Amino acid sequence: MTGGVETQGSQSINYATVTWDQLHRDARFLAAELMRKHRPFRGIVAITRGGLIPAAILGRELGCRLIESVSVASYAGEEGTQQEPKLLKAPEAAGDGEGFLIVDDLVDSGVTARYVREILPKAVFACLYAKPDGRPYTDHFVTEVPQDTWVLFPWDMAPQFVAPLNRSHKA
Ligand SMILES: O=P(O)(O)OC[C@H]1O[C@H](OP(=O)(O)OP(=O)(O)O)[C@H](O)[C@@H]1O
Ligand SMILES: Nc1nc2[nH]cnc2c(=O)[nH]1
Ligand SMILES: [Mg+2]
Repeated sequence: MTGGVETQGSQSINYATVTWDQLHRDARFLAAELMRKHRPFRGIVAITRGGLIPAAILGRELGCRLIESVSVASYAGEEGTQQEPKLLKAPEAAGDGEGFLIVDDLVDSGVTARYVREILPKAVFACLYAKPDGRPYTDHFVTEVPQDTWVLFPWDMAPQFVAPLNRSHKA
């Protein structure tokens, strides 16, 4: 994970950049921990969309072919601040979650994780990255990220031309 700061006007935003390689390594690290600590899972529930690629990697490593999905949309409440999750697709194959692993890319406020855990109370929850507010809602994670940092996933980015230093500075 590589840190960075972007300045927009007077505001600066902290970023943590994750490459495909790093994401793959982190997912394999998570798989090893899950194998050590749990019996084989009956299936995986990916929280779409961010959990889909981590779930595919974990499914391969854990030998798990049954991949269910749950789709949750968070939208602003009437006050404009409160985020209320809305279920767009239920994880029907997972019952109450017994024997299942829920997978997401990260927990931030923890709202999504808490909501999905209520639907699947017996499942284990794992994600790659966790911010402090979300940590209590995940059983496993790989790397902690500061609350004020925005994680940029490989699917959020594209390689692009960057001007050499001697051409990007005006005298
Ligand atoms: O802990 P929280 O504050 O709920 O945030 C974490 C969630 O936010 C992101 O998903 P998002 O809702 O942006 O949708 P996406 O996965 O489809 O991109 C991320 O993939 C997690 O699912
Ligand atoms: N890509 C991305 N999505 C998020 N959703 C909630 N927090 C984050 C974050 O840090 N990065
Ligand atoms: Mg998501």
